[in-house]
Amino acid sequence: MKDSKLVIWGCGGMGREVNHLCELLNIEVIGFLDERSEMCGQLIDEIPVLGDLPDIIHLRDQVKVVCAGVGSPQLKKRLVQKTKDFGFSFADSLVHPAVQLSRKIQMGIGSIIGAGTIMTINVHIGHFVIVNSSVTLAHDVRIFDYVTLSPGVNLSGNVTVEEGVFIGVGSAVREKITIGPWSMIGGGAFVKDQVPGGVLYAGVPAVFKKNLS
Ligand SMILES: CC(=O)SCCNC(=O)CCNC(=O)[C@H](O)C(C)(C)COP(=O)(O)OP(=O)(O)OC[C@H]1O[C@@H](n2cnc3c(N)ncnc32)[C@H](O)[C@@H]1OP(=O)(O)O
Repeated sequence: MKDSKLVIWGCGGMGREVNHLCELLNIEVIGFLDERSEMCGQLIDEIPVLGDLPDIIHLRDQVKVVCAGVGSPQLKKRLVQKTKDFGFSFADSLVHPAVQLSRKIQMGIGSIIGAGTIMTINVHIGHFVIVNSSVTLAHDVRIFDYVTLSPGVNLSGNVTVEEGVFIGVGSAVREKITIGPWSMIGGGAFVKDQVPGGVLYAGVPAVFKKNLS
């Protein structure tokens, strides 16, 4: 299925940005997927909303699916499972041409790397990760599956971001910090302490705000 056409889960801001990235990369997108039946048939940025996976089952062997067209880590994970269950293939990771990558980067499938992002040495990116625009990932950063990093996030050396974490716009994390699975960091935070799983931390310095369940 080399040179497959793509369909993108989600036709909101993130999905539309992924479509724009595909245009830059000269990859053909034939439609958006959206579970809301009222969206089916609409044109968004001149691309049709094709509906849900059962609506395009006849295209299963002709298209690959981008699941990171939605920003919510929880929703991404659910859509990945659904895409697998329906027997579709996943799109490769998409990297904006204006990204600086060292040779020592490992990246899983289905991730999106936005414009102006800089990744230095020995950075690991998992599957279905979103690294939005103008993010910096310093040496030895590890990002697990389904993570979403919003625009302008800065991660210092040896930071680990575990599965399903969301980090809000413009946040910074100091070196050697681990952010536990499915936690959320509010926009504009400075994270100086270890963050456990399943919590919201926010502010400067970032402090515990609430449990997420
Ligand atoms: C291209 C794009 O557009 S990408 C999109 C990028 N978007 C973002 O980065 C959005 C970031 N979002 C935020 O920061 C939001 O505030 C969220 C998601 C963290 C809010 O989450 P919610 O679950 O609604 O939190 P809620 O509103 O209940 O706030 C809980 C507490 O945290 C505080 N809080 C929430 N966000 C922040 C923040 N960013 N900084 C400081 N404090 C915050 C609230 O004031 C509240 O404090 P209190 O209990 O003392 O009153």
